[in-house]
Amino acid sequence: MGYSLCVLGCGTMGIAVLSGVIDSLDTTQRSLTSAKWESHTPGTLTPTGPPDASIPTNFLACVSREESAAKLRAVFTSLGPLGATVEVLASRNLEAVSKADVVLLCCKPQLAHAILGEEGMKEALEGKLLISILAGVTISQITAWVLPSTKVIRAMPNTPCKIREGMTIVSTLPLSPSTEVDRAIILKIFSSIGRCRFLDEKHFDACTALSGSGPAFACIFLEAMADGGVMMGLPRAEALELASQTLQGTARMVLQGGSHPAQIKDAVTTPGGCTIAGLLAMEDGRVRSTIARAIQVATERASELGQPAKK
Ligand SMILES: NC(=O)C1=CN([C@@H]2O[C@H](COP(=O)(O)OP(=O)(O)OC[C@H]3O[C@@H](n4cnc5c(N)ncnc54)[C@H](OP(=O)(O)O)[C@@H]3O)[C@@H](O)[C@H]2O)C=CC1
Ligand SMILES: O=C(O)[C@@H]1CCC=N1
Repeated sequence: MGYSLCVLGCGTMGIAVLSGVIDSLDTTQRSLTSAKWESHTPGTLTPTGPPDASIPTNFLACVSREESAAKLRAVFTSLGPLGATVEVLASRNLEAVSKADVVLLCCKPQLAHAILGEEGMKEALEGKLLISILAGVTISQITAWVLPSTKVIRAMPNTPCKIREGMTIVSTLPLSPSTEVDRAIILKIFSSIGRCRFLDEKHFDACTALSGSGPAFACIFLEAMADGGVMMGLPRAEALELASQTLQGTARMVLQGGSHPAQIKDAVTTPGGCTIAGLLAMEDGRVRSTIARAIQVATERASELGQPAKK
């Protein structure tokens, strides 16, 4: 039998992670047809083959408002049979956490203290794995809000998790009797929705800025490239396609081909050609330091997010 996964605060990121996980399980289910999964009642899939304890089989999603819950039900139902099994609850955090084995904390950083401080929540979380994706809220802060038996881990995913192209950093796991089980659960969740890497918690603010906020920064570059194409007469849709596929292809050359970005740049740059003309224009605009400083400033801001607001 698998386990119950509860997303506490299921907004943009909760949806991205949960829909990616459900999509990955659905793919497994499709590829194994009825060997591993069997449909008992419409919309309910139950594992029947050899049990894998690291696979989530029940899903709970918590929000505060009924209006958000209704939208969420529509989102998950549209994902197909497994999506339809997500139990969406509004203002019933305690009930959901009590039913769960693993809790993914995805609320706003400023709300974590109040949500975890609800009467009975500490007990509901006793002995469970609590994975926080909150920017700027440290493990020691969260640990102080729960019982010692609750295992607190940090993860920093990003929105491409939704299409299983995410990048997630997970804080190095402390040694405990359940370390290997916890590692398997964490890897099953985040490796199924993209790349996953363990790093010391001291790097989390930088990771938050680089890969957590990164999709927003990448989109500025992407939009600007497309705008340039439109300026030169390309239709908007084609300009966007050219820019997106070019960025994706180049990133894949680095990730899969192992090329250094400078090598790829140099290979494109014909002496006296148009690429060097464009590159010099970018350097005139201090594009490298502007982008690097954006990561620096975002890192500094991330470190403030878990702190109480200044009066
Ligand atoms: N957005 C991103 O790309 C990334 C975000 N993060 C982190 O993820 C977290 C969430 O960000 P994001 O998804 O953008 O935020 P959203 O505002 O989209 O989602 C927050 C969710 O929390 C719910 N919520 C609010 N109050 C409660 C409550 N009392 N109990 C239960 N649920 C509640 C909201 O529901 P309702 O609508 O009903 O109020 C909403 O669904 C943040 O901590 C952020 O730092 C990390 C990596 C990337
Ligand atoms: O902007 C934010 O604070 C969150 C954290 C990383 C991405 N979004």
